[in-house]
Order: sequence, then structure tokens, then C-alpha cells
Amino acid sequence: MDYRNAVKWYQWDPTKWFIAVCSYLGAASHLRVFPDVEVTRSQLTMKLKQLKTELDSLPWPVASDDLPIISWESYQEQSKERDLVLVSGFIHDVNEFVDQHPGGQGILQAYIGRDATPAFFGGVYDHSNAAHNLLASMRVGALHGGLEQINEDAVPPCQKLQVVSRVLVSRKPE
Ligand code: HEM
Repeated sequence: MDYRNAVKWYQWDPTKWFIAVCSYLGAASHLRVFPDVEVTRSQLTMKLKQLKTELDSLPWPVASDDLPIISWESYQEQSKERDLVLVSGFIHDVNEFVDQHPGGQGILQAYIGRDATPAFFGGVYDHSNAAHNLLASMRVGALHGGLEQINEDAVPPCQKLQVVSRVLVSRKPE
């Protein structure tokens, strides 16, 4: 067992200090110290826990599995009623954003009911990380059939930050 409780010398732990003084005076021996790497690992684990609590308190884009699947035809129909834009296989409701689009209202409106993926990803303008996050927060559906291959850029930067609480082990025994 490690003789330390609080791991830093200045942390309040009179017993640790007492044992350390005894050891210095030769009245105690064989003191065990937990490896620093384990202490660092535990500290980082606690930091990750705090980070996860903080992240969980923020609103996140709806997970793709929880979105309704919408056919192309239905997307076309629904776009006549509300401002929907398709980017990377996800359908976004941009109704409240159209007026605020820094690139202009008209340019975004021109893509309602269409696939704006190439335009959004640099065809017209290469949007920032913040724009990708904002876009993801507007998801209302996933296009039936989606994309053949999920582009790495289609995962908004904010989602790459998410800390998993559990790691699923998917490797099969050999
Ligand atoms: C719902 C989809 C969209 C969102 C959430 C969005 C968001 C943004 C944001 C936040 C900016 C500010 C710069 C940045 O952070 O990158 C921006 C700029 C811009 N966007 Fe979009 N955008 C969308 C769709 C589009 C589309 C489809 C086009 C083109 C057809 C477009 C063209 C532009 C252009 C040209 C600018 C540059 C404005 C300038 O700095 O002069 N955007 N957009």
C-alpha cells in the first residue's frame, strides 16, 4: 500500500508527512510509492469524468440513429412547406437560420430542396468548424439511402469531442 494519501508533498496529509519524517530519521522503512504513471492516469480519468459531465450538460445534435429516415420524394414535398437543405445525407431545417446566414439569405435559399453537400464543403465556400457544428444542430432527418460512404468531414467537430462513457469491445475471440 502506498504510504501517501494526498500525492503531492504540499497536500494536507499529516500522516504522510509524519511517516516521511520518520523515514528521514530512520524510524520507518520500506515506504511504498504508487508509480507516477498510475497517479497521472487516475488524474486524467477524473478530468475526463468532469469533462463528460460538462459535455453531457450541453445540447448535442440528434444522433443519426434517432433521426427519422426521409425519402427523396418526401424531402422534396416537405421542402415546399419548410426550409429544408440536404448536406452529407442529413436533412436540415434552416428556417430560423436563413436570415442570419453570413453568406447571404439568397445563396442558402437557392439550395432548399436540393443537395448542398458540394457547395457547403468548398464547392462554393469551405465552411469553418463552427459552421459544421451549427449545421449539425439543425438536423431533422436522414435521407433514405444516405451516402454510399460517410465522409469524415460529415461528422461535426463537436461530435468528435464527445467522451464515451463505455467502450464497446467488438473484437471476436480468435
Ligand atoms: C445550413 C447550411 C449552412 C450553414 C449552417 C452555413 C453557415 C455559415 C456560416 C456560419 C458562415 C460564416 C463563415 C464560417 O463560419 O464558415 C457561412 C459563410 C458562408 N456560406 Fe454558409 N452555411 C450553410 C450553407 C451554405 C451554402 C449551401 C452555401 C453556398 C451555396 C453557403 C455559402 C456561404 C458563403 C459564400 C459564405 C461566406 C460569407 C463571407 O464570408 O463572405 N453556405 N455559412
